[in-house]
Amino acid sequence: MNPATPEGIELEFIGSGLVDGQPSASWLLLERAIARGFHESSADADGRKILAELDEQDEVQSILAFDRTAAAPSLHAADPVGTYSYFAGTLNVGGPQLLEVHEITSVTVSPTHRRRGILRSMITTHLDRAAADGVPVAVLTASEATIYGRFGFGVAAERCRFELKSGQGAQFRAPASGTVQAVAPSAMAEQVAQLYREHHLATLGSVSNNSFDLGRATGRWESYDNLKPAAKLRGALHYDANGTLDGFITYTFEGWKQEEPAMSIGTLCTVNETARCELVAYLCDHDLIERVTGRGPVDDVLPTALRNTRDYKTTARGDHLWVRILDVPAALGARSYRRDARVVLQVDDDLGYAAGTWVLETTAGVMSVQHADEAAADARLDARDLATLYLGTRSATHLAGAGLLAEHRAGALDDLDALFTCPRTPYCQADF
Ligand SMILES: CC(=O)SCCNC(=O)CCNC(=O)[C@H](O)C(C)(C)COP(=O)(O)OP(=O)(O)OC[C@H]1O[C@@H](n2cnc3c(N)ncnc32)[C@H](O)[C@@H]1OP(=O)(O)O
Repeated sequence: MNPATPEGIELEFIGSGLVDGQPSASWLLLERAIARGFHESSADADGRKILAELDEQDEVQSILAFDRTAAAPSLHAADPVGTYSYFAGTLNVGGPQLLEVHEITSVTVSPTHRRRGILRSMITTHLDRAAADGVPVAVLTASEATIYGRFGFGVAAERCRFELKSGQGAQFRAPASGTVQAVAPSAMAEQVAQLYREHHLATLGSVSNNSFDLGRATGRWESYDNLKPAAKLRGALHYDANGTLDGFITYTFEGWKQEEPAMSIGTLCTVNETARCELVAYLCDHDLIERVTGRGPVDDVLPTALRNTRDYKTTARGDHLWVRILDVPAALGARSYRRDARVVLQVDDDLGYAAGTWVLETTAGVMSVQHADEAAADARLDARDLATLYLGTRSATHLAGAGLLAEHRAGALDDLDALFTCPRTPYCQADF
């Protein structure tokens, strides 16, 4: 399953960012290689300390790939030619419990060493270990949509960028029911942490936030490539009609040079849709502001909630969360189902983890999954498409229409749709 590491390449595992409170020598090599891999410059000494401490808090594990044949003056005589990191988190799969996952990040291979199988070697090494350790699912966000499907990852949540016309203030149909408080981001750390947790518990497709996100939402730093305080960031909290905290927003004024003065949403994290609409309405109600921009789910309630639905415009839409099922019974058994059905599903998986014929049987919304290679399959699909079916991102009928799911028993598509379709599409607001 795990191919040999390319000749001359050695994989080294590092498990800690700090030694005696300072970034370790291996971690400094990792940071430099990641920065180079994404065409950025390395952080300064203060920034490196912050990043190493954050990695330590999140217990980030990393793989460094070294080319043992490289010699000076090649920078790869010392620096790795590949990097790959992951840490433990949770995914909301719409079940009673959050599912333990590995979040994969910071994957880079040097341009001098690309397309020699170094990524393949790092990712299969990690996935083999994760599967052996009983981790049911791995997740990532991808720089390009063509890389990870071959490793069995499928799109499980998309995300939109939107723009809202706000010239005459908020034009929402429902009257406001809660209240908004303006709060300096630096003063809302406790509320941000609470709302991240509650949003995660309430939102299908949500992945737990890493430590970096808390600092970004509270203005401690602006971004990975600017670790200075975000001086222009503003914040607000939302309380429902009973005075219960149910959302926060951070935002920045884009400046007077814009033709239409705009507010740009940094983070919008709420426990319900009312808070989402009312925090956006709060930004629209700022005098002199013509536009509000932000990110949201593909089935955002905002255009539905507006008096003029055309005031909302999607400016971009694309894949965001990619899921890799490593353990079919554990992954499928973790979510709840709205209907009961029995379907025998054949899954093809080049890497083997999800491969086989599985009997899916749901009783009172709880699914049991049995491996039964002798059973006749009702339908057949690839592991990457199972990941897209898993949280209802696409229906079985939709996947079949795209030629990605074969129905072998009449009615199997209807059964799969009844099982997997969800009332809302999954949404992941976290970046990692
Ligand atoms: C989760 C994240 O961190 S996403 C960020 C990913 N990193 C980046 O985008 C930074 C810039 N790019 C890179 O560093 C590298 O090009 C990587 C990491 C994307 C690929 O690393 P490589 O070592 O070249 O990949 P490797 O040689 O193992 O290729 C494995 C397979 O993926 C394919 N592949 C690799 N990169 C790409 C790509 N950008 N687009 C399409 N296919 C790709 C290869 O063709 C190969 O396919 P095959 O095995 O079916 O023949």
